[in-house]
Amino acid sequence: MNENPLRKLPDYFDPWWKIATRLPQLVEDGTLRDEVHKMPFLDYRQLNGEPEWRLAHRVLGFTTQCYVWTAGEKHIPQTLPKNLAVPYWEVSKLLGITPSLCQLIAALDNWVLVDPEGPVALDNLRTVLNMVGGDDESWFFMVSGQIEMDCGAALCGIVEAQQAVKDLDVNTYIAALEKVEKAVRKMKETLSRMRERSRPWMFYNVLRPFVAGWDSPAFKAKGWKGLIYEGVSPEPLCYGGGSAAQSATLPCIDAGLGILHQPEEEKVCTNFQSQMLPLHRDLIKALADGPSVRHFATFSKNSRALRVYNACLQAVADYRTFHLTIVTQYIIIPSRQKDTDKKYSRQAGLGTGGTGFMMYLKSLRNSVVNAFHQNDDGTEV
Ligand code: HEM
Repeated sequence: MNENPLRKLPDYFDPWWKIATRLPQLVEDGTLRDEVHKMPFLDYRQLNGEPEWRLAHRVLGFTTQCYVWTAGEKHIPQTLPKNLAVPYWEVSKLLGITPSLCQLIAALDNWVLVDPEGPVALDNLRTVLNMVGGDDESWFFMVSGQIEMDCGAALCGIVEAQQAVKDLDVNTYIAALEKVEKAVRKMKETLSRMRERSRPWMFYNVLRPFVAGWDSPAFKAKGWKGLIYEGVSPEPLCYGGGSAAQSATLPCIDAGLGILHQPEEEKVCTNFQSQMLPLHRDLIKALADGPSVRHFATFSKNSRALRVYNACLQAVADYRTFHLTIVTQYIIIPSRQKDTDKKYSRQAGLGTGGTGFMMYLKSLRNSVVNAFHQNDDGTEV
């Protein structure tokens, strides 16, 4: 989570802000596209530094998603008007990410405390900008945010474990990996809270269609290769939608624990990284290039070290297995229900990031299971 996200753009950008903060209402009454067409062409160069670029990306990103999907998949536009497209493109370039919804800017920056005196914790967080509005949307993004916070302890543990490998310090290695295991277990516990306030039907039928990208079947059905960003490129540009797969959390844990995926899945993961902030991409790479925590589990010839390394793998496998359960409850089951909103039916079989997701997610989980070390005599630890 961004500890101190900017809450407001300078007054000059009020025309953007006034639309972005009313998106659910404008979508509901069908006036959003008219409002966007009336919006002045603002000079993005009036934005000053990364906090303002990030907030601008969020404002323009949420507005773009709603602009595209507001009238259902049959009525998507071929072109994003230049008063949205050009600043979105330019700000994205400044940030080093794509001009498309990046769930982690949406989730990591998009929070405010319910009780300003209370803690920065899931029960006291709500979203600032919303696409469709309501508690279901807010809870969905804030659960992602809390998982990011939970993951912080795992990342510290991995860095400490890498240092311990360098120092050949087995006790510190064990203590560090115990932290990693505990943090990943906490991430799973938080993910299980998704069901408290974000309902599968609402997610599938109401929120999910709005986070889809231009690689969605709705674009393919029209024979379009993407969305034309007016004033940027005459050719359509194709970007995936928002997905928590753009989170650096699990890629960092995989990299730190030395978990390798199949080439096909690795390609998809790398693609998701283009929608991460460059600093997050750098962190994944630094952890992958660091001292090998995986190798040390056997090299140290210490059964406790081996056990704790395997316990971390077990926690990651359990997390991914549970995530698959959530995906089944929130996408697979609602996609089979009769009352599913046909306005957006084409997106049923795909992840919002556009992947054929069940095979992909199962393969990622299986790579963790296959990474388990055994004792020297081949027995399970
Ligand atoms: C209703 C809840 C959720 C659903 C339906 C869901 C669905 C999906 C889908 C379909 C994918 C495949 C990639 C794509 O095409 O988008 C995915 C990947 C992923 N999701 Fe979720 N997700 C949910 C919640 C979360 C949350 C709260 C997190 C935590 C930040 C998360 C983390 C991930 C990660 C890291 C991946 C990449 C695959 C991996 O490393 O295992 N998801 N999710």
